[in-house]
Amino acid sequence: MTDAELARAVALEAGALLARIRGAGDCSGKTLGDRGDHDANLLILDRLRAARPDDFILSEESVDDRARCAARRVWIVDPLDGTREYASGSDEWAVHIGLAIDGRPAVGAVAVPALARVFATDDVAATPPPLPDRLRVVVSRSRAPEIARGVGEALGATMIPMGSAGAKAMAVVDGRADIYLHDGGQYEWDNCAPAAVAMAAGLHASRIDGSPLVYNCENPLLPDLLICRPELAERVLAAVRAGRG
Ligand SMILES: Nc1ncnc2c1ncn2[C@@H]1O[C@H](COP(=O)(O)O)[C@@H](OP(=O)(O)O)[C@H]1O
Ligand SMILES: [Mg+2]
Repeated sequence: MTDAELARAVALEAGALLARIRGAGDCSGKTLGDRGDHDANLLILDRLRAARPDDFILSEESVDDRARCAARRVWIVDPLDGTREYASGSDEWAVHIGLAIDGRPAVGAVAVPALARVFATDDVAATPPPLPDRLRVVVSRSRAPEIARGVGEALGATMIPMGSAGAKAMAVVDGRADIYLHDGGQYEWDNCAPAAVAMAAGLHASRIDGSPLVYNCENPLLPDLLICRPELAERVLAAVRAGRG
């Protein structure tokens, strides 16, 4: 099994588990979110450790083993991205299974159960639909950054609020949006797999100052990112610079 096939299989299985847990209806709210985070994490760790015993894993839901910093290959996983939305009954959540190699988002899969789809680095088409007349920017539903509003205004774009970094990034991958911009806080697990898939699909993915996304850092804080159609990247980055003064 290749790394991408493994990422897809694990994302699919964890997404199905999370859907079953919620469907069972025996808990709700924070208890449901905590249970989903916990159980999906156990499943993912089990599958990755069995298939790749020599690799390190950085997970939102596990204690961070800093020995990973010296490793070339680190799986970076978010068992349930969009926990808030999952717990409230919304479909805006995803499972992220990323693999950073030498700090780059090399391989990954993002399961979006609402679309009954897993997007993986080995099967995303790099043939985007034509750009619409009015651009669409997806932003966090609960923490839309000020800079995204400014960029949206500068480009005359429509803003689309949505939960989950993976769900938003995959909206750009499959042409339902053109730009995903975030600022103000995220961690490597929130964007490693989404960035890997977006880049495999030929999209631009970077920090909002245009610098590369670097993973497996000692501090996993990675607070901002831009994923967009490549032909828009320069305009968006210029609008960010202008917005930041
Ligand atoms: N300002 C911030 N600080 C820390 N984490 C943030 C953040 N803004 C977004 N995130 C995280 O990024 C993910 C996507 O957020 P959003 O849905 O708002 O776009 C969520 O992950 P989790 O659901 O895994 O916690 C959320 O916690
Ligand atoms: Mg997350």
